[in-house]
Amino acid sequence: MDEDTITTLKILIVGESGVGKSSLMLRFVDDTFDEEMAATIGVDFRVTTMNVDGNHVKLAIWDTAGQERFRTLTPSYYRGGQGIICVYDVTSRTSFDRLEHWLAEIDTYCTKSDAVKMLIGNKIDKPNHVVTREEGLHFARKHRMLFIEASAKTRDGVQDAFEELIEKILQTPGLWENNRTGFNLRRQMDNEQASSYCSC
Ligand SMILES: Nc1nc2c(ncn2[C@@H]2O[C@H](COP(=O)(O)OP(=O)(O)OP(=O)(O)O)[C@@H](O)[C@H]2O)c(=O)[nH]1
Repeated sequence: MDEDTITTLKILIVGESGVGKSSLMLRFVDDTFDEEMAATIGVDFRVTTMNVDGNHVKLAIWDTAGQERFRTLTPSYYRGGQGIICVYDVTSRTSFDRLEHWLAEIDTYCTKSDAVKMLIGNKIDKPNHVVTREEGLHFARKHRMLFIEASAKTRDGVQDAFEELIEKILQTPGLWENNRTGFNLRRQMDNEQASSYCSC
């Protein structure tokens, strides 16, 4: 780890298929957007760094598949995760209704009880919102989550979402201070990749 990198954080993105999880990650990491993004199979993974108050924080962002049939190794996605981003699509009531399911999965598999959770209502650039901002906010408050509306397409809210999440994690020292030497990302990925791809 670089000398001025204070920690490596594992961030997970979960939510229904098609809500824009991969798009949010790619907008944040590469500042790109693809109108025809392919569905994620298993898990996709990016590493980036962020500057927080003059300190470098390395982020390992795990973008998980929304489709059940592509979620082969659910427990290992969550292992050691310090931040969890739960995404719904503001134009899809179903994606909002399924949030309870995602929270139940987080509760079951997350190994850090004080992991910071953030709710993102994505695709606010689209017309015909069926989930209001107030509903999103209410859900987030009820479940002690940070909340932001965003658009991976227009960039709205994306940087702010990641910054707020990372700041909150860093304000919870028990979550990351034992992690100063970082976990062995390469070894963990090699283990996951050995069996995370669908052979059908
Ligand atoms: N208009 C608009 N479209 C978006 C936005 N974010 C994602 N999309 C589109 O929505 C579709 C699905 O996006 P993905 O990022 O693949 O969704 P996902 O949640 O990763 O889907 P899975 O990999 O199946 O879990 C793609 O066609 C994207 O271009 C957004 O903010 N606005």
